[in-house]
Amino acid sequence: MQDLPNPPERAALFLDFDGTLVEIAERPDAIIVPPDLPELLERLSGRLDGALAVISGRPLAELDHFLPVAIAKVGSHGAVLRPQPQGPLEEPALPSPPAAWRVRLATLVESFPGAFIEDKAHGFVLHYRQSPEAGPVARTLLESLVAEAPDAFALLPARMAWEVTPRGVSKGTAVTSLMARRPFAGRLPVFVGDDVTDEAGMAVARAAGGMGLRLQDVFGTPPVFRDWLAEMDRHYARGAAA
Ligand SMILES: O=P(O)(O)OC[C@H]1O[C@H](O[C@H]2O[C@H](CO)[C@@H](O)[C@H](O)[C@H]2O)[C@H](O)[C@@H](O)[C@@H]1O
Repeated sequence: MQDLPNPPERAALFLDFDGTLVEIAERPDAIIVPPDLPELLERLSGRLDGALAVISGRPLAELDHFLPVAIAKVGSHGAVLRPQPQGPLEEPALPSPPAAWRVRLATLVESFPGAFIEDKAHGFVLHYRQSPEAGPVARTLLESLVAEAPDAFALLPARMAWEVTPRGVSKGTAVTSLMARRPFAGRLPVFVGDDVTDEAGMAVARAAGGMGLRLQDVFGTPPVFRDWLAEMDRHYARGAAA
């Protein structure tokens, strides 16, 4: 692991959720959110004048459920943005995969107890954490389906999951969109994530002169990362008091 970076001054923080802020669990609904995490994020957001956003593959409603605090949030890998905590949703026009694709996947899933489909507004996820043998079979099917409309959809590898998403949005496009406006503009973007789907966000942050930090390389585990955020909160508080 690398040394932990110093909390940057005038940062804009972009934080992945699953596997970064919270530990991975057996099922999406089984995660444990530390009781003090939502308030820590809200406090830190305040210290950064609002320049903190959680950017997740999860639907925005789930982020609101797990993190019921007034911070900027982006859901569904950049397909739904709420840049201001109390502001309107921004949803770029995106296609949804043909219904027949999901039917084909549902038929496959019947042969793999423990595997299940998670539906999203513009796609779906095949989770195989509890049925690892479903992974390669589902990949073959989903690759063939996405190949029918390669300009419209992509197949994303996630942690023990395959996700069909519309092309044109990503965590990278979300960072670009937020960095173009207040309160993010003019700050140093810092993106922290653990997954392949986070790499687009990290790349945009690095290209803008900021940091793209892979959790496993820099912090090791979500608890260490959360401690770093808490230290950043104390650091900014000391600065405000000085
Ligand atoms: O972008 P993220 O915030 O990292 O979200 C990525 C996906 O996370 C969820 O699935 C993953 O986490 C689950 C809970 O730990 C785990 O059971 C699953 O195996 C992981 O793939 C979520 O269900 C997806 O919708 C997100 O896209």
